[in-house]
Amino acid sequence: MVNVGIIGVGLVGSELINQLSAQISRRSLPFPLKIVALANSKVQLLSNTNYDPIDLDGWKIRLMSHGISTDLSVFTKYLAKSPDVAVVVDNTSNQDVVDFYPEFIKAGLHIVTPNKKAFSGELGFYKKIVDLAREKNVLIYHESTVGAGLPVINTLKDLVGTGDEIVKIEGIFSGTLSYLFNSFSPTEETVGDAKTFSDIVRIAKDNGYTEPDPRDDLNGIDVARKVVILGRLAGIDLSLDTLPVENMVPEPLRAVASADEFLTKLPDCDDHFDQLKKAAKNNNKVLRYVGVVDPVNGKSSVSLLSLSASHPFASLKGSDNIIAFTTKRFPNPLIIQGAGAGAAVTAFGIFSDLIKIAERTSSVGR
Ligand SMILES: NC(=O)C1=CN([C@@H]2O[C@H](COP(=O)(O)OP(=O)(O)OC[C@H]3O[C@@H](n4cnc5c(N)ncnc54)[C@H](OP(=O)(O)O)[C@@H]3O)[C@@H](O)[C@H]2O)C=CC1
Ligand SMILES: N[C@@H](CC=O)C(=O)O
Ligand code: NA
Repeated sequence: MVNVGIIGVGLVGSELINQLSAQISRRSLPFPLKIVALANSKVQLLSNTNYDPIDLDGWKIRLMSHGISTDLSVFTKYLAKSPDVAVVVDNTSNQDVVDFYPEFIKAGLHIVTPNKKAFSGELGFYKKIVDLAREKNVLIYHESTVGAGLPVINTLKDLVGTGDEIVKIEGIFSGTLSYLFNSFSPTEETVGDAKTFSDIVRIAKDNGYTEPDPRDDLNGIDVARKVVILGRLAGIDLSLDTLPVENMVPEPLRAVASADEFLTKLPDCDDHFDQLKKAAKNNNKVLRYVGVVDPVNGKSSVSLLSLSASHPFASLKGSDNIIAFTTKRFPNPLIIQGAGAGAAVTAFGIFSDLIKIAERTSSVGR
């Protein structure tokens, strides 16, 4: 049995609870898991000392009405006393929660997360948690940090772990930016179908692809984080401070206070994006936002490129990601492609990480 404590029950966290709950009620879980703790930024709900599962019918109301103030020390101590394997799932994008990872690890709690900050933030912190986890025999799985549930991290770890040499990893790593440019700058445009850039950003937000503030997608930082994560797993010490990143948030909107104000003012900048699109179109090209991990030449980067319609990255659909691994064993790249954003596929990646932990700890216990 694995006891799960979930921190962050927003878009992705709620979907994870729905997916877990559905599999539990169908009795279809390949390994037994139960949720024994829930938290958002204000309140947390811990089960009893028997670690009985929290009743997932009406969990939102129960969290709000029976929850106590969120305190990650209390949350950690509770899970650490669990007689079974315990996992913390961090479904936030919050740095304070990330700063707590060393405490989770020291308490013997495994970690699963779609939160990119621990793996793309300060290099010293990243190395510290990797070393600490190794020392304490704790598993940290974060498949959904790149390409949502697509098996990107797992594939890269397997390539590196079996001694393959990474020559280059390149791709479209943002569901939001994939959707924006596939829609705004398509390979074939039907007259009358064209939408403004700002309209498309709103649709991406409504579809749950964007970060809580879409500027965190448009400024390239979200893709940069993914490039840093993959680079570090491939053995190069990339850092957000030094990676060249093209920021697409128009200059006048970088400092506006809120995401709502940004979305209200974005239509003023539609002309700017129209110009970029026209320039590409005049050369028979389309716009695509591409991330590159380049361990061989040291030229990793994140930028908006004009690509010909025949380029494999030009013909993606919807919010799909594409990730191409060129390695010594795969000189013709190994390609992973599919939906790379949205609550369902992100929660799928988290859920599958939880199952891996349940599987890998099932015979050894804690
Ligand atoms: N959407 C997608 O397609 C993808 C998302 N991700 C990642 O998934 C994560 C979650 O995204 P999403 O669900 O959209 O985010 P939301 O903003 O919808 O939810 C965030 C949740 O975290 C809680 N939270 C924030 N700070 C704290 C804190 N200090 N302590 C406890 N709880 C806290 C919030 O609580 P409250 O409501 O009280 O503020 C809320 O429940 C992010 O890291 C995102 O980058 C990764 C891949 C794809
Ligand atoms: N906002 C991100 C969500 C996943 O990481 C994206 O659009 O890819
Ligand atoms: Na993934």
